[in-house]
Amino acid sequence: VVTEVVTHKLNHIPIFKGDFASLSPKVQRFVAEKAELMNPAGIYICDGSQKEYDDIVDKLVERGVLTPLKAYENNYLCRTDPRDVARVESKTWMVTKDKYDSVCHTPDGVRPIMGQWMSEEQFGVELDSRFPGCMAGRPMYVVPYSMGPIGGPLSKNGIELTDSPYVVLCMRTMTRMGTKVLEALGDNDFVRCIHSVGLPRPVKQKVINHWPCNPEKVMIAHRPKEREIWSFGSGYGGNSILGKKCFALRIACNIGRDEGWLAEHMLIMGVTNPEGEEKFIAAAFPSACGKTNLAMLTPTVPGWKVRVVGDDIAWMKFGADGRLYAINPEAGFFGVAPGTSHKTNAMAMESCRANTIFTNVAETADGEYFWEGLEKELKEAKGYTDEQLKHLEITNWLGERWHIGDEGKAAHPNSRFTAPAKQCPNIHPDWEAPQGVPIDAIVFGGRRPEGVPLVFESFSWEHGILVGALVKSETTAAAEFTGKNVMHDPMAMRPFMGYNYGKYLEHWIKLGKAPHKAPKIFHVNWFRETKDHKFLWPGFGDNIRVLDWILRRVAGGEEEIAIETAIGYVPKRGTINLDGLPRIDWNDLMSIPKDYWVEDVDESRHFLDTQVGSDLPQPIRDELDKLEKRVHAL
Ligand SMILES: O=C(O)CSc1cccnc1C(=O)O
Ligand SMILES: [Mn+2]
Repeated sequence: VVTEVVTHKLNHIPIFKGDFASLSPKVQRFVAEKAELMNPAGIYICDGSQKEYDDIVDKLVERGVLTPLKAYENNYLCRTDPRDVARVESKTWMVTKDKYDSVCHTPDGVRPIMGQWMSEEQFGVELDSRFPGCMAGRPMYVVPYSMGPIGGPLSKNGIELTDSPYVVLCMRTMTRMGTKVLEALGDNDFVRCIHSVGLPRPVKQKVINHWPCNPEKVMIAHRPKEREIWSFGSGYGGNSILGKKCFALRIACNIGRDEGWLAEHMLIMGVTNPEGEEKFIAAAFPSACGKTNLAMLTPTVPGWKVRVVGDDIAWMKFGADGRLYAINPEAGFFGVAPGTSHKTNAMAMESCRANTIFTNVAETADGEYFWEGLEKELKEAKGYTDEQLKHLEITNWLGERWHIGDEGKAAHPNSRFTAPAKQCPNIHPDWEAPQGVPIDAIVFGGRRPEGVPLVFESFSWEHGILVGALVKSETTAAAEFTGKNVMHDPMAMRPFMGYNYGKYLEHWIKLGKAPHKAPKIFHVNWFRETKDHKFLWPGFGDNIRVLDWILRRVAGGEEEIAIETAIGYVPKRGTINLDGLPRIDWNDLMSIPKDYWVEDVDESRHFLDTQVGSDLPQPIRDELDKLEKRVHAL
């Protein structure tokens, strides 16, 4: 009966590629229902092959969507509509029956910063005003994908329907995509992802850069209970490559709560000491705080080795042995281009030598990618003089002629490379181990120009959860203003929270209880500054010195390398290897100023009271009270 009903719904929509009848009944019904709703020109069932990727690339080059970067093999440049260049948090919604399943009970007048709730009724109205007929004249690509190694015990399957071939290409790089996923899926359930650029044909408006989008009607809605994502109007990044932020964080953290595991905005890295002992770290930093750089770190201290498992998302579950195991659910890197160079992240650069799509970066006359931070590297590679460098012909992200030193940016600040993870020279051999790697330490961090020491260790799992909940980045306001601008980003999940944050903290508390062996939780701050705004710590490859201390604390038996303070255990002077570094002002780097911390704890209490409110679990409130007492006694 299913085949008959389903076939009936498809009778006017041709299959451009693939065998519809070979799809499982659940998949057939999903495809047929959405095709009926969105009325595409035809259905293209992706197989995930290299030939398919190449065919789509060739078509997009022909259409002018992609430009080959002729200095490399199989590297392409894509320029978007300048109105469609980043995640759109204001248009990102969690749709649940009960508002407080999605957001916390914040006091009246306080705008929640962790997620936005939309009622099911409102979602129905918004859906009806967008999706009917939205794919007219475009193919609907059926993208079956696995987050995590196909068939792995921690992996989950999704199917994205999209009218954007650019998204198909990116999903093939960022996930395991194609026929093998359908085979592993069978007739089981999957996360349903529907994406449209929101511009049915015939198009009535000018399309910029061959990048169809509908900025005025962007909506990225999640129905966590139904494991469904509806994205409309944007073709870019986290809005459209739905396996990433929408599935692997917002939907997955709901699945993790229901099934007893964690979906986190964390890197995963393996750190091997000179004695050959390897430990794994999962770390969460707010966006643009150097997660990718840390995950792919090139240590400056001889004998140390770092290998990356993932640079952005970790799915973590306690195993039968009580240890916490993590997989990187993604198969690629969607990294920020500006600021990435062989100096700051050689491994990322090497990952992008081929098979990579660069979005909104600049291009040199020689067909090379270019972005802010590559000036020195380009000059050295070409043997240019400063004068020659200044006259180098560059096309900026807007497609305009541009020269180094000109007004404006070469590359958009959120321009990205989409590169296969397997191309990273220091990818970990176990990066695709289905059961994951054992996590020995969880590290939180933020951009804290004052008052916060280089590293500290929490006293307990609950204290560590408070440390994570209080992750923030501060920007010291320009000289003429007093005070500072504090941006909270609890566990670095603020833009990606999939449900009530208080309930999320409860879930963390519960998972840390015996017989689970909760890893130690640390906080690092690479960004502390002197009074005249110079960094006190070199960072980058020298951060291995801090990881060394962290791993010695994890190994235990060296209690004398730490001293107990009001905020946690901090390194005793001389227990962090500073050999070879220019003079480090240890006191400034490690001090815990009372006045700063009294104010900071006060501000943190205000944040938790207003943003989590009555949903804040008592054990975390207790930790805050204890912290407050300790800093007042400083
Ligand atoms: O603007 C976008 O859609 C990309 S945001 C992003 C991409 C890769 C990794 N992390 C992020 C983020 O904002 O955390
Ligand atoms: Mn991220």
